Amino acid sequence: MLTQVPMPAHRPSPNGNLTPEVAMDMDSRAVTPTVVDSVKMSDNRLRRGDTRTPIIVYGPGQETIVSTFADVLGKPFQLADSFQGIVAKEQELVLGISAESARISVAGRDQNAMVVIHSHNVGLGMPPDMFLSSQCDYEFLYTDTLLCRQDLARFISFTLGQVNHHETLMTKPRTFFISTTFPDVRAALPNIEVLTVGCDAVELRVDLLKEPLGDGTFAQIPSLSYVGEQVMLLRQRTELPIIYTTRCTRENGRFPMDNPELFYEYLYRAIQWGVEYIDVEVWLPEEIRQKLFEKRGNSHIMSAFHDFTGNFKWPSSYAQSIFLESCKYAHIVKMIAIINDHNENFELEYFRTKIRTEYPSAPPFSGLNMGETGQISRTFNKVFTPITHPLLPIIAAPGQMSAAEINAALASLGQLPKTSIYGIITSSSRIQVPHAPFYEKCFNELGLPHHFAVVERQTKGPLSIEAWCNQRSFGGAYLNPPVSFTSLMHHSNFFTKLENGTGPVLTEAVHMIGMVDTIVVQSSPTSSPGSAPSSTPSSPHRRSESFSPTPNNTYGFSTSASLLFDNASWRGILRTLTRDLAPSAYFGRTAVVLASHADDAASAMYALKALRVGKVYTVGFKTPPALARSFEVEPFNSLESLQKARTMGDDGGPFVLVSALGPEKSSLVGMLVRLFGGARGSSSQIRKVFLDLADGPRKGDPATIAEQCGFAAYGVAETTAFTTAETVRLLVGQNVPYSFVRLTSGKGMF
Ligand SMILES: O=C1C[C@@](O)(C(=O)O)C[C@@H](O)[C@@H]1O
Repeated sequence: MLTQVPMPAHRPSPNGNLTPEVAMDMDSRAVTPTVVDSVKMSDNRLRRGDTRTPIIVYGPGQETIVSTFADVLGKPFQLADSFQGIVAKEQELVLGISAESARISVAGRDQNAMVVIHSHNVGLGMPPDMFLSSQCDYEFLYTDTLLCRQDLARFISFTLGQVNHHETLMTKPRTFFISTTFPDVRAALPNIEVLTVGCDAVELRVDLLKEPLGDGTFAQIPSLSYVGEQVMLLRQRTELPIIYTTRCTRENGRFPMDNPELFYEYLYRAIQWGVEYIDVEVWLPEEIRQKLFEKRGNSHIMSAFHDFTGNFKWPSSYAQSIFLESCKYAHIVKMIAIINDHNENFELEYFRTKIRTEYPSAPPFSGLNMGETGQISRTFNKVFTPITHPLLPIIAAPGQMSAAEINAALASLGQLPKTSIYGIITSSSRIQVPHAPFYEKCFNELGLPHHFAVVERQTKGPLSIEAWCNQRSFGGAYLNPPVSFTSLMHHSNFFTKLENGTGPVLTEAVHMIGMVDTIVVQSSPTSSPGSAPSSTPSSPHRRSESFSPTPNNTYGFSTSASLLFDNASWRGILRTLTRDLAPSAYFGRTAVVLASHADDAASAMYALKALRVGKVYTVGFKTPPALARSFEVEPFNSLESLQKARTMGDDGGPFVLVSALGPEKSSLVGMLVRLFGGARGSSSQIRKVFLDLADGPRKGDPATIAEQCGFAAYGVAETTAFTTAETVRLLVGQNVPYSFVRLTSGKGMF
């Protein structure tokens, strides 16, 4: 047996609940609610990341890719002849160097001053220049399609360390990934939205890819050219992190084991392609595992061990030694075995608990048993459970289940009680997108037992918001339109009495924005991803009841249970603003926000704060005090101040303009867009951003004006879809792709 080894530091999974209580700073509240940090709980934590100068190596005739990189990073660009003489002061620029020039000087570059990305248009032929592939830090493969910009935004945000999926995912009570088994990912792409509902990542089984050789046969192992293209195609079509796996022949894969260096070559290239998770088998020689760990960039390493002998025993010292060996170079430890007896599932659970207690700082553990006998363990496991889907050609391993099957099993084990989830609307919001079919489709696809209904709220009485929440079967709600925290609490006996008088828990977002759009039933604080099964993904223990069209308060919501008030809208705005841009594009920049009321503007303001915008000019409203204190805000109160803002701050005035004015004000918005626009073709190369949150028919579309003035324009459809995806994640703990939301709400994909 091996001795204990030093492990990379891993934080315990907070389940979104670790942040200490912060005193509430709002007046006239009878309760002092707990506030949790919603930026930490959000999709991707934003960081400043790598501050070295990005150098883009481009192929013949491909200069435009340098400007696309610059656009995505919100920086100007220049072309250079060589790596010599590039210094830190050029950090604010993106530099392009032709592949021809790069070849001469790349080896001697100053690695502390620059990060070099080899870009290659696959349309020019594969493979790219192999020498450059090996010498550059990262490699971006692209096609001439529109999808390239989103793919690029994601690639660059990740490789420069501005987002961190892993930390966020590890706070989720459960995570799933789909093991794609297609010989060519192109076969998966038409269904990718449906295939990935409920998934937190997509596994590319590189060893199962079949590269046609043109003579009717297939390569024994797919070439790096083929694999690179497959990674590119998959990433262009899914926003989910990719898990890149070269499963060996002994562990149910097709990668030959006679040359471990081959694994290094394929896995290191995946790091260069900016793949989020790299599956590294623990049998590989230690120097290879160590080298990959050291050269991992921002990728995370998932150590993998499979035992197909049928002799593996979870209580053995061998099992523990494998775990400890895996921990050395991993962010997640995965151990999977074939078992012979049902009781071995309980041995695995004991193992899970034991290692969690004995090695509390070890990486999260994903442990499963294969075959039908082991299926129950797939419902117990909480960290990156591999799943299949009926649309896949084959299952990746014996006993694999779909997300719907796992949820159905959890429901029948009493681990996922049926709840009633509501869309609480007003009569005027009823005319907007009907959400009931969408939620029903989601629940159906995910095999969730919940009931969903859209209900109309009244200010008081039996149909008020609190009446819908005060039911034993209550499983959460979204509020459309959002409601202010103050009015929710006003005279509400129910909300104030929650949690034995402390009231609902607020996310920091609600604390700052003041508006609630999602009410989440909090899971029991004892459940954590690394531990044995203990509670439901998002519901405390409650008796399930049948749904009734009016609230049934005979058995009210337990006052000892807790409700979390959250705001999903700001996340929808943030995700819209970073769809085609790296977060750093906004750091320190100036913004303008237009609204006729603070309540309409607050989510956008909070999103801009999360993006670390330097200053916000406001038009038409007074910033809520909590937000105004946290970053620089200046109201426009005269035409002069508008004129001043046009020329101050970023090159050519504010970088981002968000309008939360109604559609009836579209002419005014158009006018302001014109006033602040004009970047393309002007002295600045930086493309600005315009987001219009107005919904409904209008005269003249400010987005068209914005595009004419050189802005990248986004509308409410994008924000609503992103917000809906966030809402589903908050309410049922499951990830639904943006593209699935767009597809099922009858809109085109992008
Ligand atoms: O490691 C795993 C787990 C797995 O083997 C399973 O048992 O579901 C499926 C594989 O694709 C994946 O790489």
